[in-house]
Amino acid sequence: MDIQLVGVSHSYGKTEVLQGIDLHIPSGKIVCIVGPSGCGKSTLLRFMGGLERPALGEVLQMGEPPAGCLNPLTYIFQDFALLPWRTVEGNVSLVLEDHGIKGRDARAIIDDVLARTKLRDFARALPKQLSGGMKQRVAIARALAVNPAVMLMDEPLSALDSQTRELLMDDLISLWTRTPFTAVYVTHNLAEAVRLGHRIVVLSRRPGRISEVVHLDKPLADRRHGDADLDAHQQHLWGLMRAEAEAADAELLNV
Ligand SMILES: Nc1ncnc2c1ncn2[C@@H]1O[C@H](COP(=O)(O)OP(=O)(O)OP(=O)(O)O)[C@@H](O)[C@H]1O
Repeated sequence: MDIQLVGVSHSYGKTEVLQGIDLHIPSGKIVCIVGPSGCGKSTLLRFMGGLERPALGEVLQMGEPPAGCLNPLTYIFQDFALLPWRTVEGNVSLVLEDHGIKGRDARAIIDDVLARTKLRDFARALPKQLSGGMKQRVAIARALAVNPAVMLMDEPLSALDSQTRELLMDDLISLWTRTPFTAVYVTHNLAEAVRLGHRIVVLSRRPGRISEVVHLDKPLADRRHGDADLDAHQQHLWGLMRAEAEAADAELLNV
């Protein structure tokens, strides 16, 4: 299933947040959204997930969700959003219980997603026993359990230290390489965007408009930390964002 945004604009009261966004999220690709603080990245994600509707324009879902999809649009947040009193498998099974899936059917899905996220040995652990990186892997396992059409990821690695971020990026790349998924991935971190994005959408400062969409053809599995071509893309993105970020900071001083 693809998502298409057509002429999306939005204001909160007098604050104009997004302006004239036309954007295609193709099935099987990871689309990163970058831009200065407050430019409307999370708002755009909420529109795609149907949590809010834009004042102007349309968010279209095109095509069918994959077979066995329980929840077409599934979020992954920075703060993991796990239930602390439920084990790893208990957190994953919750989303299946919501859809009436129990017993052997639930077991098969839980085993599959815990194996894919390398959590099989931690199935009975509670969130408080896990590192931040493992907690986010549980959140990813929980998202995969509903076989979503599109994963909506809002700064999923921002709460983690830099080594853990690297490891989780490798995990996301190997997950995608084995079974391509569709994701919209909001991040402040340009290094993450060039490692994970097939397309990188650069938003201007508020009201967010699309300044450029960068296409990266290099296969995800061939991308490594420190690759010269990725560094060049990162420099290009920073060039686009720098003036906008400085202007956004200056505007904050005047609020
Ligand atoms: N529900 C709301 N009511 C009023 N204003 C809002 C609401 N949600 C967001 N905003 C404002 O809209 C603007 C865009 O917010 P949003 O969170 O989408 O930006 P962002 O690019 O994700 O920011 P950041 O990078 O800092 O996370 C901000 O000025 C924010 O204060």
